[in-house]
Amino acid sequence: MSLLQIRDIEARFGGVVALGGVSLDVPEGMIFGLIGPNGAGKTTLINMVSGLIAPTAGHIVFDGACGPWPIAQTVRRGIVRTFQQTRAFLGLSVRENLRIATVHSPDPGSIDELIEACNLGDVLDRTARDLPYATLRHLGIALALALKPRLLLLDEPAVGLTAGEVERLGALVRRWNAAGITVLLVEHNVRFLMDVSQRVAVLDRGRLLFEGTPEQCQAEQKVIDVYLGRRAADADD
Ligand SMILES: Nc1ncnc2c1ncn2[C@@H]1O[C@H](COP(=O)(O)OP(=O)(O)OP(=O)(O)O)[C@@H](O)[C@H]1O
Repeated sequence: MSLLQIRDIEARFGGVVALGGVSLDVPEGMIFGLIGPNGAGKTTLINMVSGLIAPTAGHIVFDGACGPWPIAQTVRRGIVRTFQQTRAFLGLSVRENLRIATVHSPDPGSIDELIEACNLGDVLDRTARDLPYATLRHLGIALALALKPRLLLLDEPAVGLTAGEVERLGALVRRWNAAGITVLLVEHNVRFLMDVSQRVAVLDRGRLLFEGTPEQCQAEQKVIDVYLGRRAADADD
């Protein structure tokens, strides 16, 4: 059985149907990529899996238990997310941020592990607001890892990073995954996503358009038509 099973979830905001009955399975131990054009419903899906908003229909099964649950319960079950804007105490140092995060951790002795997992050893005494952008993003992910996720939801972690920083992020994502964390990754950086993911799902206008391996996805004409072709054209401009 998959670690995460999303069944027929629907999200309506007034007249807007952000998700119109989406089902997906994320097997344990996988890095699973989710792509699609702007407004396809990717963030809404992450918001639902993480308990930030409730689906208007459908359900979420995690580790055999049937949700959805409110956010605190979701975290307790092992589903933790990051945000597009890093959420950290900007006036505090990296060390203080990690200390606060680990107070809420099921394993409070884990600061050294987080420093190592997110390459934060050289910046421990720096104030979060003074960190280079990429390092601040690493801190945001370290704060999520402090909650000991079984499933980590990454919402556009590569936005604003240079090519070298994206490469280093890829190595970190693989390292967390090798340590046993299942990852659901939403990302517009297609090269990065295809490189780290073992399976990819494509959403378009609130519906599942395609699911398969990165190779199958990149060869699929309907995915090229609605998304990959446009991304490539934008990159050429
Ligand atoms: N709180 C809300 N109220 C009204 N409409 C919303 C709300 N949240 C999302 N939507 C709408 O739902 C649709 C899906 O939005 P969502 O942010 O999930 O897309 P996305 O695939 O994450 O897009 P992007 O790649 O631009 O981040 C959009 O039409 C959006 O305007």
